[in-house]
Amino acid sequence: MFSLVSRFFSLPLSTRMRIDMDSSRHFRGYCKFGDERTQQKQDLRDQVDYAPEVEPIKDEGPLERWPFLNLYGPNQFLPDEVLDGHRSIVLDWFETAEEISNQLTRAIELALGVDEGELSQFLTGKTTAAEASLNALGPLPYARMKTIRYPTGTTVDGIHRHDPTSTQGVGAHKDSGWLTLLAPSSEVGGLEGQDFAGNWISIPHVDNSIIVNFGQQVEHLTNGIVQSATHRVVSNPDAQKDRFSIAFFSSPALNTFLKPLDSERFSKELVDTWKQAESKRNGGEIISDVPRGDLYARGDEPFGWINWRGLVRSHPGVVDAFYRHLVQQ
Ligand SMILES: O=C(O)CCC(=O)C(=O)O
Ligand SMILES: [Fe+2]
Repeated sequence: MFSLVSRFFSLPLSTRMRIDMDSSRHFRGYCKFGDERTQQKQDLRDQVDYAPEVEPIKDEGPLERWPFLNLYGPNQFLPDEVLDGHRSIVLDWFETAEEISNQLTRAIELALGVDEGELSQFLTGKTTAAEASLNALGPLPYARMKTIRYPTGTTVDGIHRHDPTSTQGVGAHKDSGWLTLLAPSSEVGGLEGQDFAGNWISIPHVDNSIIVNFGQQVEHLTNGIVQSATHRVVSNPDAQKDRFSIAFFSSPALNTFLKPLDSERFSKELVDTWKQAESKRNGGEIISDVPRGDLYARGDEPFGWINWRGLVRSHPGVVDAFYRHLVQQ
């Protein structure tokens, strides 16, 4: 996988642009350097986005009522003659990561002491609390994955950094989905997490391991007893080598309505440990550069809207090409 990622980013920009995200109505493909922002500031990275390789939904009625159904569809891959194994290696990683995320979700259920399936129903989309017109389409599981490069140099692919002194690989954020499985390349550090006192800590690299982040929906459904990690990547323009990473983001299914679990039922042992830790913290408060509940799902709308709004905000080029009518509405 890492060989594939570095082979992709060493292709000429014009070849990478053959899978430009702006030509995918399903928000898949390559997003060139400097186009993305976090907290109103340019992120210094370029990346390829993937999601489940499925047939697009074609029924006009549901698509009009629920535009987020456009997130279903095919990925963009380069042909094997150009980038050998692109499709097969990525889809294989995606499938394995999905399986790991399911197993970790079961582990969280066990730790909380809730019934089997109480959390995983939101991933599979096989829940009873769904809207009838969405139910008719069946469960709509979803996930996303990115392969990312944090390049060195103040000019990348002929594109200048807005601020040559900036080190914002990706700005402080909490992932918006369920679990994130992150595999950074070994040579270059830069990933940092924020502890509950607000200090930034460098996350050390351990070979052949993955880093697991809890997304905001885990925090939401567990009433904050499982906290989503505030993190960022610091990218140094003077570094000797580009940094690469592979991030898989599991997500609640598009058709689900997320309602926090009843914390009265959580394991007493876990709640006691949490309370002890809280009392040791200054005033019990958690300090984070990201506002609490920033991207929590709402109980009165299907989760697909959360994914849709995030992608629409991040990728104006896709909106311009396919969804101008929706934005004008
Ligand atoms: O590249 C990394 O190590 C982290 C990426 C990340 O946090 C994200 O894309 O959400
Ligand atoms: Fe992240």
